[in-house]
Amino acid sequence: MTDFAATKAMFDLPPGVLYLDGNSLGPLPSAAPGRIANMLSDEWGQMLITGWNKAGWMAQPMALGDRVGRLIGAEPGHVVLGDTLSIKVYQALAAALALNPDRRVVLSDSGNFPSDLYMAQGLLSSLDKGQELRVVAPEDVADNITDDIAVLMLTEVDYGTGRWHDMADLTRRAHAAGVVTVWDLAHSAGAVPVDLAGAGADFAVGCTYKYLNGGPGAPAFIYVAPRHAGNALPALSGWLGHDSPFAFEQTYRPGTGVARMRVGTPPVIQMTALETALDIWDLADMADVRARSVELTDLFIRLIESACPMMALSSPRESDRRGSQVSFRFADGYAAMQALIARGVIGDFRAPDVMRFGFTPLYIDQDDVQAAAAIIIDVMTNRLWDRPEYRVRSAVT
Ligand SMILES: Cc1ncc(COP(=O)(O)O)c(C=O)c1O
Ligand SMILES: Nc1c(O)cccc1C(=O)C[C@H](N)C(=O)O
Repeated sequence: MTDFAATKAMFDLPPGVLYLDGNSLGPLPSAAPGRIANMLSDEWGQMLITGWNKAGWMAQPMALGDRVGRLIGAEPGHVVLGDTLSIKVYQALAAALALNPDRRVVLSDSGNFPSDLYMAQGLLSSLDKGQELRVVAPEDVADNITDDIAVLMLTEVDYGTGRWHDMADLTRRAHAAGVVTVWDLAHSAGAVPVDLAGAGADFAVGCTYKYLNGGPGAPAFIYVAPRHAGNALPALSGWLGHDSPFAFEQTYRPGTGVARMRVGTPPVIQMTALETALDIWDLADMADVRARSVELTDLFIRLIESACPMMALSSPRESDRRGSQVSFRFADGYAAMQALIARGVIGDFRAPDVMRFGFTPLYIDQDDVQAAAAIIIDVMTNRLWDRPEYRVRSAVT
């Protein structure tokens, strides 16, 4: 049984803050500053370039990949870290398309994160083979898996609404129609149980700065199913994905398995931060995390809906169709969120009118949900958000 009081004590959260935005950026593991300071002085400072071997920096992307892999049901040795999620989306989609060269359509949904759609648009236009990105409503995906589709590219849990696709069912349908799948797990990894191997997923990607708590700019990850590992092409064929980077050959030869998806130098300081977060994840059982997440999100919905009729639930009400976030629509949602942040309840706002709250059992408990809901109810029922300073938009929301 996961000891959530113990995991909560392993994070540094500012006093007075109720943090409901770990679905966008996880908080600081208490061990991170010390571990990073040691890494800087003992490894970078003392070992200098020999740290790549002596401190194991070069092996970290695969080693940490396995630790992330445990949380997403990946086979050991089939996840590697590196780059940003947008880059990994590009690589996974390019590799998936190359496995289905006679088809022309990439199917996605309108709930996908824009960067995934942008990367697909950029990739398809550079390939210049008349390929098309077809975007349908999330609930219409299953009916649009037809035999002209090359790749089904979906974000498993919708960043805006928290709507949760059925990966096993859609993957089964995709394979029956000869379609290769790419799953973005940005809002799934550490949020919901994921079973990539069990679902038979082809490719998956995700980030480590949200529920996994690796810190701002933490590296992304990519999974390639074992059956594709020997023939998937990385598209971005950087030297660290080469079979023998230090042979400095003139011609690219892909490395073994998912290691070929590496591109360039890994972010070592950032991976050190991520290690401290994964130490906490090692104490957690994903089934316990899910059970607690459902309790927290159900409680939050009940409390808000009982007192705030002006806020319209835009997440699925049924917990088995929802990830670990709850979203409400409210026309003045931006100002309302600024007023909440000023009172220590940190969620976020997504245009045009979504107030989004993330629930992260490693450090959020029922008391936090009760306390946050009381503040939200006060702000909303007394219109405390209706002040000019709360309408001033920041660049990052
Ligand atoms: C589903 C999804 N895909 C892609 C991205 C883009 O990730 P990055 O900025 O790390 O490239 C994000 C978040 O920013 C996301 O939530
Ligand atoms: N990656 C982010 C960033 O660099 C700045 C601000 C926010 C983010 C995010 O991750 C946004 C996030 N993908 C979302 O679901 O909205």
